[in-house]
Amino acid sequence: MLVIALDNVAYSYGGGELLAGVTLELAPGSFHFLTGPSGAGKTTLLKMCFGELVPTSGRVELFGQRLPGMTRDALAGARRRIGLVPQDARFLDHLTVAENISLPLTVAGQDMRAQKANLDELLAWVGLTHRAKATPPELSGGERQRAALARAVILSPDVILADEPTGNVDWEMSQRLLRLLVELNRMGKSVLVASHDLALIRAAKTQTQVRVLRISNRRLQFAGADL
Ligand SMILES: Nc1ncnc2c1ncn2[C@@H]1O[C@H](COP(=O)(O)OP(=O)(O)OP(=O)(O)O)[C@@H](O)[C@H]1O
Repeated sequence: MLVIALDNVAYSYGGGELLAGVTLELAPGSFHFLTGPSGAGKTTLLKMCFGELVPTSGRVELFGQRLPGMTRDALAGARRRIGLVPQDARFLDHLTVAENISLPLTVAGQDMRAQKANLDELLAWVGLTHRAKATPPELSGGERQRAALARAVILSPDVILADEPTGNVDWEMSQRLLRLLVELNRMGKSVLVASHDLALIRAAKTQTQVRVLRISNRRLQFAGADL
């Protein structure tokens, strides 16, 4: 079964059509990059994959369930299986980094002891153990991105949708983030990364099997092997 499927989807914010005839099939364990010029609709497409935006026409299925038509509970359940790393991740500045990352666990009702075990492991994995008690405004750009990734995966989702996860960080940090995404993919998770960083995509290709999609003239197509 596909984890996320878009079939002949179009999207318009009210002006002209932004996306048209978009078909996307994310299989379990797949790794896709989504590229295209600024304003092409990458964020919009990711939001449709998260069920946050409903297409103007066409069909979206999350874990085999058609949207719209899903109950509010079913949509919430599907979203719990999707880890979203937004372009400009927001945090609650009055909470610590650790508290921000574990917030999804608190909301899901997990008790504190179980939370701590999960959290410690995750903080170490993203290299933020020493920043656990800092507040978000004290973090560097790369630390924020890693905190956002940690928060997105704390409920152990089946899919990771990451919107420009390496924007505003240096090459070394972007490589570190890429390694984390590749690791998640090796754990069997489907990964979809929107990025216009072609060097990053090339680096990813040397580490794992990735498919590169490009939005061009409103359409989604596979990018050529030259990329
Ligand atoms: N809520 C909105 N209302 C109206 N127009 C919007 C809205 N959100 C995005 N747009 C417009 O839709 C177009 C696509 O935006 P989107 O953020 O999906 O592109 P993108 O490919 O992710 O761009 P970037 O690479 O710059 O982040 C842009 O022209 C944007 O201004």
